[in-house]
Amino acid sequence: MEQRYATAPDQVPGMTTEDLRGRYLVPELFVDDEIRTVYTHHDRVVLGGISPVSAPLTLPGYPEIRSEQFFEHREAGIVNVGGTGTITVDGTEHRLEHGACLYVGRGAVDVVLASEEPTAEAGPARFYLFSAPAHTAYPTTLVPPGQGTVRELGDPLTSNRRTLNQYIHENGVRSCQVVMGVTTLYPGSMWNTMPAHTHDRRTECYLYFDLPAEARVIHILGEPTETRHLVIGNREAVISPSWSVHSGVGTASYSFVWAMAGENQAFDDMDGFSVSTMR
Ligand SMILES: O=C(O)C(=O)C[C@H](O)C(=O)CO
Ligand SMILES: [Zn+2]
Repeated sequence: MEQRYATAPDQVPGMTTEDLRGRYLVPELFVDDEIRTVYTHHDRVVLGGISPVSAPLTLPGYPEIRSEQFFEHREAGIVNVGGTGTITVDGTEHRLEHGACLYVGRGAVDVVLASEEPTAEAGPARFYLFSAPAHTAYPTTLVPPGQGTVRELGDPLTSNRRTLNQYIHENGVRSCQVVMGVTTLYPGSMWNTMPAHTHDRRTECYLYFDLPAEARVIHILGEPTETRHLVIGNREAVISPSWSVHSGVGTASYSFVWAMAGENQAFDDMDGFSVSTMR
């Protein structure tokens, strides 16, 4: 499990492109027949990419989280950003199509992830995991793609028309900390999360997916008055500390998994600011 230590906003102005990418970008999460994990000390979130191809993969415990089973004192949301697959939690199989989300509660012991026969179009399953410490056990629950609480946002005239699906949240599938969903841009709309915001109470991570291979998202980070950018490819994740803007514009339309953990779960508890004040 890769370790990423927490950073403060005053470190950002002195960082090179390489420093910024090393701290906040999570590339190469999905490698055939591997489980890759990254532990960010921002709100103690673990990000994972689980890519079963030739055989199912069992999520192990890790010394870095001091537990024999991954879910001993943690919970997670898992979104499938690849072809259809299954996640079997303590003997119960859940089938996840592209874009579906499974909440796995604290106390799950045996978690096995597998791909169905991959199609040429969708390829094998690619499971993206976002996990945070959990104080109690909520039931493991599947949300099919496009379900949950749906919000239509933005306008084609400002190139930010998008559908936001809240999967794990206060008024939906319950959790201790994790708030998670998927946002999909309409064709021709490229901007996500604009007007932008921060939320000092929570760390948020985005995983961009369904982005054409040659396309990129220019993702804005840093404090609103001292921003920098990362150029992000398909199925790459970005860590946004609580003080950081998280917004981006694509060179093509795309979807992204957004997920948060921290002090509260109030989705609308955001600190907004006018774009004209950004630097
Ligand atoms: O399209 C959006 O706007 C989002 O998806 C915003 C994220 O959900 C977010 O940043 C929540 O805090
Ligand atoms: Zn946010």
